[in-house]
Amino acid sequence: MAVFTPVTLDDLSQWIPPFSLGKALAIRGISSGIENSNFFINTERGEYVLTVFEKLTFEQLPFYLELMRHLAQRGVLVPEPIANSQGQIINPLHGKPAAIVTKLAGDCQLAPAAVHCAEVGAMLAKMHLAAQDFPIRQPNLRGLPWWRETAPVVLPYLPAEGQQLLHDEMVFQEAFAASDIYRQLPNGPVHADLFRNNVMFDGDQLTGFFDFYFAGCDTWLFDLAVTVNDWCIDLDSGVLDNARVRAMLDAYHAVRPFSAAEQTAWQPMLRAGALRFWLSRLYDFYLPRAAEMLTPHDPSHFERILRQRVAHPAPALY
Ligand SMILES: Nc1ncnc2c1ncn2[C@@H]1O[C@H](COP(=O)(O)OP(=O)(O)O)[C@@H](O)[C@H]1O
Ligand SMILES: N[C@@H](CCOP(=O)(O)O)C(=O)O
Repeated sequence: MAVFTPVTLDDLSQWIPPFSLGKALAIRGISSGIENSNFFINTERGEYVLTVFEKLTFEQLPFYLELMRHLAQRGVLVPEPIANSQGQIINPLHGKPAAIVTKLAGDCQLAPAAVHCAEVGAMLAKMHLAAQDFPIRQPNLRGLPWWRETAPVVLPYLPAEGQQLLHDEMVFQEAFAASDIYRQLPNGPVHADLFRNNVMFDGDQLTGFFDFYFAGCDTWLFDLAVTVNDWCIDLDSGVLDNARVRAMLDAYHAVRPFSAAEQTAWQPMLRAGALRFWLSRLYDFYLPRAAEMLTPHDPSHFERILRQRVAHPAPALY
């Protein structure tokens, strides 16, 4: 898995001239993608990543790709889309939207230590600040309105104790979202899926965030909660590792200090971050889309994380 739309060196050679990247020298499919067809390409100017988008449309893509361009231009480490001679970054290839972005060096860090969590926390804060003046607005499409739609759809598939947890958490999150504290939380464009497999490291040095295709406008704290729930846990139990949590929070706070409202909202937000991925994993598990090409992620992982966050307070923000 998975190159869904094959692109040959000949195809690329004919398509690439308007990008001023010189001649195409080589193209290699990337097997680990699950949504799009991704390729490493070599040109006379260096190595890049070509993505042919399999589901996202020409209308939907500008939010994500323009956000990446906006962030890259402000020094946030993300792949930078390459424009053609007309300034366009989204162009048709084999009838589908496609884009070339810069290649991030290194690999994913799937067993992070505190030092990696600190790098992620600092870059996340930098990203939130840099995205503040991004002019395109799109809500987080996996936010509360989507939870409201999805919870009743997956509920019948759950055993009684799972149904109880999902019901109770939806009630809790509705009240949280309607609270004064929630209204005071700073918000803007967020990544919303900053898991270990969406960040590159060269040794201990972060080289970039990628896979922005769940990005949208939401609270900055939600983004941090999603990130902590993946980077700072023991993967088997979902239990937080306080050293990694502290490293990520302190590094974030040093760049963009937390507010008092965020401190109050932190525990409920960690639950919200767990609920969001429990729901999407339940949906993908019990209602796989026709011709779905991937093995669904295990929903019980996020049920465990949610139970952990309900039962045990996490370290305070600051
Ligand atoms: N800009 C980039 N720089 C370096 N590697 C990348 C870049 N974009 C994608 N990749 C590689 O391609 C793989 C698949 O990308 P991903 O965005 O996760 O695909 P999909 O959206 O299809 O799931 C990543 O795990 C990573 O190894
Ligand atoms: N991070 C999500 C799934 C989103 O897929 P991605 O591989 O594109 O990040 C999860 O773990 O449920």
